[in-house]
Amino acid sequence: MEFEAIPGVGEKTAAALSELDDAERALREGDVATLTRAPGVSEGRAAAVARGAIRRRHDDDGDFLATDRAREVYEDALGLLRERTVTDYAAKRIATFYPTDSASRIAEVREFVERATDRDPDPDVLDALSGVEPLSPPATRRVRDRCLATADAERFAAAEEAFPELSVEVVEDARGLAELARSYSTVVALDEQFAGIDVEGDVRVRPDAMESPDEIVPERVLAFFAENRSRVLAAAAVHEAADLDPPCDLDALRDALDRLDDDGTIVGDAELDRLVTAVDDLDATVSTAESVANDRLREAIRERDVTIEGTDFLSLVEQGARVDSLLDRELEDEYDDAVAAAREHLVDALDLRPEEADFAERAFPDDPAFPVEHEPSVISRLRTELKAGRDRRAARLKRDLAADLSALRDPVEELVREALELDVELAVARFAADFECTLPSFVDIDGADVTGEASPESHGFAIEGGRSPLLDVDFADVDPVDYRVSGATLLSGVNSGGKTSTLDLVALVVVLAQMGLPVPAERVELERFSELHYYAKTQGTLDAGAFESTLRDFRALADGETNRLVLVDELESITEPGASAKIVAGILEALDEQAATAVFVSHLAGEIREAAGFDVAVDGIEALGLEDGELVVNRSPVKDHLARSTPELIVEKLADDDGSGFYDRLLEKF
Ligand SMILES: Nc1ncnc2c1ncn2[C@@H]1O[C@H](COP(=O)(O)OP(=O)(O)OP(=O)(O)O)[C@@H](O)[C@H]1O
Repeated sequence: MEFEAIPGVGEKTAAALSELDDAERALREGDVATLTRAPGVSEGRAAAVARGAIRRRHDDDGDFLATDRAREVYEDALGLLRERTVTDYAAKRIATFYPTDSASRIAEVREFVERATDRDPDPDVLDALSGVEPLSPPATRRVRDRCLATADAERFAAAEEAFPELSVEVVEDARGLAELARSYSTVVALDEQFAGIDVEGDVRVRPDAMESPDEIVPERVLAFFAENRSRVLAAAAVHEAADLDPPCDLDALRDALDRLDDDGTIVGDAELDRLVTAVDDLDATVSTAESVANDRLREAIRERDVTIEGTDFLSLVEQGARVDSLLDRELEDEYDDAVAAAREHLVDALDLRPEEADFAERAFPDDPAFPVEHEPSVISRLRTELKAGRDRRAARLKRDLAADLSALRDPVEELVREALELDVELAVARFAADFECTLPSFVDIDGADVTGEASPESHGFAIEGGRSPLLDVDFADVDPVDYRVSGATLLSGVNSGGKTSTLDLVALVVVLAQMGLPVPAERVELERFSELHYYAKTQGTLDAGAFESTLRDFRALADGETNRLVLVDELESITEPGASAKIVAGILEALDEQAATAVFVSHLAGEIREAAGFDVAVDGIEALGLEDGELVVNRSPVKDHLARSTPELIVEKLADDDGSGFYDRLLEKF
């Protein structure tokens, strides 16, 4: 794949991506975690690259979010989803959803959403998910008892790359191999030419070594599973809790993992444990066996009266004669018992098998001596025997387990990936459930319908029962808002009536809809907008320079691009009211001419309407009245209605309460 063809991917990132084994799959599936493994690619960058790949696939220019405020709303939408993920992976993966005008991309995500919203966010599943993380490759550990050997320079380089755990040696001939076999327990010859060569030692000829790395270095797959054990087990638990069909037999997987220690060694094999313990305890046990024998013998000697013949006594005194002969004659049975006890201790304590028990026999010889001492050469041979048995068994078990785990390697990747994907799906499912969302219906401007549903609207948006999760009140206390706009419109309304909140709701609904996601409303129909331009309210009057640059921004809005959604909050605050009304009227005219959908919140709706050269629609968020000094508001803008301002409402209330006529006079001025 040509990585540089992905929007936003330069030479450096392309080189980093090409170091990944499965970059293409990761790009296709939006697998941000895998992309993050590319050298020097941060999480944010990985998400951007994944988005770039999606854009390329859908031929999407990626210009949908046209202003800072529009981008903020998108970030807020991501935040709502991210709060509902359990794993870091899903939190990152969420950023691959982005708003677009590409019908195929929207349709793709909507398919995902259909699947996601069928999922049940069971607390047990969420709990199990907390232990799932992307699988990580373990650090390379050197294996020193094995080496690879080849006579071919090219194969040498390939082997060094394929087997970083092993030394690769150059050999010319059988003699070279034999030399290596003296330094390494196992030599794996890579060249066919060595087949049939007779060399002493464990020399294997494996021209196929590169294709079966787990057979040559079983430590690799063992280390991989040891390192990732808890993630794999958590992913298995997720499959069970969520009732997903796993890609492998989970009991067999758990059995295999039970045979593996966290450091990649084999556990749970009684014979191996016996051999390991026997090697470790050999010296201590031999010394205890000697004590057992000597204690017995000492006891026996102490209890006996020994009669020594004169000649013996003489020879004892004169020549330092051996006591052995005395022992032999006087205490033969006791000596035999003591030595038997020593041998028995050795066999019992080390749990020696019959074939090894023979060493015990020889370790404590029958020739009487006091104190009883072991035969070092026999114990040394026993040690060699036990160690060899231990290593043979460990190697065989390693190979067997590595073979079992090697077959589970791909299924386990899938197991973990599916668990992580489930987290993304559950986040969307929970978002949809928490905010009572529905999937919106798209109506293309030419009447073609993205969703396949017929609709009466042909332009703009229509929201019914929209409730923004981003308001500063509890979601349960958010009043549903109905709002429908087609063309360029002014939105008037009392202070704090909810004008800004309405723009936010429209922006959020449109951003989510064009991400392909469900929206927090009972029903939404909308045109597939080409771009979202959302301008937040500026704080106070702008100085001349800032005012000029704002006007330049709006210049771009009149460049002829159709299908835009333009949301502008109180643009009049940028300069003095009289001038503002004229400027807004002019911008609205331009937008009207290019069939944009626009909502301009303004307190100067009346003035703007007068200044505009076309019949600009004015909607109003109406105060139903004042109650205990508090405004009672209908949050849904009323169509074609210039809402009364807050001052007007207050004057009206005063006029009602006061019969002097003063307030009536003021009221007439409105
Ligand atoms: N749909 C709603 N449900 C519940 N409360 C709402 C809703 N919309 C707005 N509010 C409340 O009203 C407050 C004021 O809303 P908002 O700032 O949108 O009003 P505004 O008309 O833009 O005010 P101003 O004219 O002062 O700019 C919000 O902070 C929120 O607490």
